Amino acid sequence: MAAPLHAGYVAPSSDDHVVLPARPEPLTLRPSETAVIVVDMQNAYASTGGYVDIAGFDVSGAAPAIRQIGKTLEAARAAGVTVVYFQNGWDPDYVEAGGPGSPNWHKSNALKTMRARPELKGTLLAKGGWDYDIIDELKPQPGDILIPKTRYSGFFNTNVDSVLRSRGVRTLVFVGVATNVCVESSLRDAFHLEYFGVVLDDAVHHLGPDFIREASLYNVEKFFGWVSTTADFCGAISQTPAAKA
Ligand SMILES: C/C(=C/NC(N)=O)C(=O)O
Repeated sequence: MAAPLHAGYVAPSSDDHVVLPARPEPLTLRPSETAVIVVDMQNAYASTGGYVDIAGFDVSGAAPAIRQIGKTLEAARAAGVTVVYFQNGWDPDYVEAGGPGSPNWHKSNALKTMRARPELKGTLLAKGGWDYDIIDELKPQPGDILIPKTRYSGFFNTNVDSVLRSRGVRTLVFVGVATNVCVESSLRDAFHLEYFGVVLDDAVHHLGPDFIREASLYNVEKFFGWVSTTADFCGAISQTPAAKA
């Protein structure tokens, strides 16, 4: 069915597509129907001294991911691709985190760490604090969309689905932290909402042993979406008319 034409609305052209090399097979991308989803690139997840570092996870893999995300965003913006940032956390009183009646209260390593170390209370993932902030290297630019979230999936209790649908976005390119937690949770929910999800495997960082990175990417490739690389995404998207202009 053809897209309805309204005054001022320009239907996406059918010839602006590029082919993204990906596993298990190449994927067609249209810049006007694609968004890069930057997952939780906050000090909490990507900086020494942030929540996951304090909680005992290895954050050394975040630095190479940050460099690849920077390249991804530069290419995406040049091609007119929508950029969406997810930002994870809660109000400073942690009402949004949930109390003992919420599984989040029991499973969140940020909440558990603060219970074990009361001197940290009010610092981890609290809105308004350094830990919650997006890292300096990847600050959102004018035109980017910032979506706060309170649980692992960016599609739960947020307006991201409406924001994407209103723009006609069908394909989501995921970068950020953590491959096996918020990236995978969001991509799975997006799959069930009929989005085509791609993970750039060198622009994500996992939390936990290396096998969990493998497992998470295997899940995406086999069951929920596609896996590609920063170089392949940048190479493909730079072939679009907007990027060449
Ligand atoms: C463990 C964890 C992961 N977050 C994420 N951004 O993947 C958390 O938020 O506690």
